[in-house]
Amino acid sequence: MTARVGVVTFPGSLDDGDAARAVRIAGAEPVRLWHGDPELHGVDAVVLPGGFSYGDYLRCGAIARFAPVMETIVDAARGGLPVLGICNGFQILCEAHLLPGALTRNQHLHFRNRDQILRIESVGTAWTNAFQPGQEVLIPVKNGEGCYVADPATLDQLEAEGRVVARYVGGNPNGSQRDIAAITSSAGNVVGIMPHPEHAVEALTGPSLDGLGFFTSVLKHLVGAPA
Ligand SMILES: NC(=O)CC[C@H](N)C(=O)O
Repeated sequence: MTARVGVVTFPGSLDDGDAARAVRIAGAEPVRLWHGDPELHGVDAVVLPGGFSYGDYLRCGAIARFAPVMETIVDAARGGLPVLGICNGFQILCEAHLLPGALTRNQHLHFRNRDQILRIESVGTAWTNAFQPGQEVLIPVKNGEGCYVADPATLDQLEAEGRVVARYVGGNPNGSQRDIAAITSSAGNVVGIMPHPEHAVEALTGPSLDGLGFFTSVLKHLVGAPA
């Protein structure tokens, strides 16, 4: 059976179309989910896409976190549903407390848009099992508030538990502590990543095809997961 991967659209989402396209290229069926509808329509996994949900008012992701769909996603994620938050999606996951820490204004206070090398540090997650440990990938980064911060004890815990999923290599684009580009929940089903794997899935538009691994990983994970 083809896996069904939900992609949420909030008011101000920008990359929901690309995320749905990446899901399809990876071999799954994208299912569009709407922020105001708490129903997950039986999806096997969820992507929270990049963009400017609710205009980034208050703080990026601070309003989206209260959307009706998020109540269901938070419960389902605690029950093991694979959830990938990309950029604004990562911000929403932190605001929803599914992931620790926060994304703050880039240290240099500029919006940064460039292709970025990442090192995959943890392949034990639902979204990175298709990579090799230490593999370097090239995917775009584009954010104004991508500076990952957490208190030292939380950072140490993330490192000790192998929950730093990816780090920036060849320059840190936003000042993130310990060069952190992606982290995971303790169960490994929820991943937040600041750069955009969905923009690196086809030769015509991306700097590489490296982003595809995130979307094929979840399919591999779902095959292994009990129904
Ligand atoms: N590309 C994005 O998702 C951007 C996220 C957020 N609006 C920021 O600027 O940081």
